[in-house]
Amino acid sequence: MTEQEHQLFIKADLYFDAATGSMTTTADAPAEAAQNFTAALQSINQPTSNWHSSATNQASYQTELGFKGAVEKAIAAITSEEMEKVVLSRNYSEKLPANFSPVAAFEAMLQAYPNAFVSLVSVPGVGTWMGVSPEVLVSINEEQIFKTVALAGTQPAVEKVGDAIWRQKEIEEQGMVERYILSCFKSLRLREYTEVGPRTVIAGNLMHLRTDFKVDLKEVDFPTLGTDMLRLLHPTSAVCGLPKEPALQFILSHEGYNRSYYSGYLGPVNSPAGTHIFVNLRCMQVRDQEIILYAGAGITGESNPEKEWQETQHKMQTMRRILVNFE
Ligand SMILES: C=C(O[C@H]1C=CC=C(C(=O)O)[C@@H]1O)C(=O)O
Repeated sequence: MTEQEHQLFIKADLYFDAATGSMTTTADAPAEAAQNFTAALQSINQPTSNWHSSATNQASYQTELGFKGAVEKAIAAITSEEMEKVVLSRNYSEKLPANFSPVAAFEAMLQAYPNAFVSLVSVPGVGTWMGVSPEVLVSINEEQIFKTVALAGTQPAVEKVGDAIWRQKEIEEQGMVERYILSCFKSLRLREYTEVGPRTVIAGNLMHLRTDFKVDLKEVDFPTLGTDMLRLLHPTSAVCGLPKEPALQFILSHEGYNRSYYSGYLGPVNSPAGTHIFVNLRCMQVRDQEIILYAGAGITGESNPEKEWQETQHKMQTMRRILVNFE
């Protein structure tokens, strides 16, 4: 992330619920906001040029050789006990399809990935990002149930999740994420939580191992739990590593490109449906002439550079499946 890519808080002066079709506006919302929004919703095939592009002209890229080289170095660092796990990522640029429409792509994402957090964010001077995240970072619903997950381990989806077989490497990788969440609860002296899993979950074309953690805030008096956990969890061991600090330093020195908003977090805060913050995974950046896809893979001592490369290819398929609609 560079200085231009700072944290953004977008005020919901216009709130539209697609399920019910209801729209609410704040008292200070510009008069024409609702009208413009409705018009934009209808012009589904608007060209991309109407969408915001990043102020940073030069995107940086990671090559196959660069990625695999970084994985080799990570395995060596893990073997010499400098850290237990690190998540290395890369990006890939594709030509923007001529007929690409962010709104049509958003609709295609909703259809294709009904269980994911589907997002389209376009901000002046910042750019346009789209994604289908499977990873809840922090969520508090209308019933005051706090949720977070330990998500890790990846393989192509099989027809029946019950048939999934996981290797020791993935089980350990996910166990590390789980242990980290438990250590966060411990540091907050929180003992009243439920933990279910790990279970196999489907995320588009992939499967992961996931443990769900819940805290009932009606029973536990902990008004700052959401903000405390956000501070402790980000960047999670599903996108950074363990221990956090050496993994982060390793990423900064060896990853070789700028993650920008990939692996950050996004989602509604204090909305009528609560707060639902997700990790920005399985995402892409829409630029004037190109689409940049992003994906990472958790590296442990058991990793193999070729397999980790393949894993990032599979993760990029999530967004590529949407892009083929425009080719
Ligand atoms: C870092 C990514 O996925 C994370 C989430 C689930 C499984 C992961 C894994 O198996 O490595 C990653 O930790 C990504 O999609 O770019």
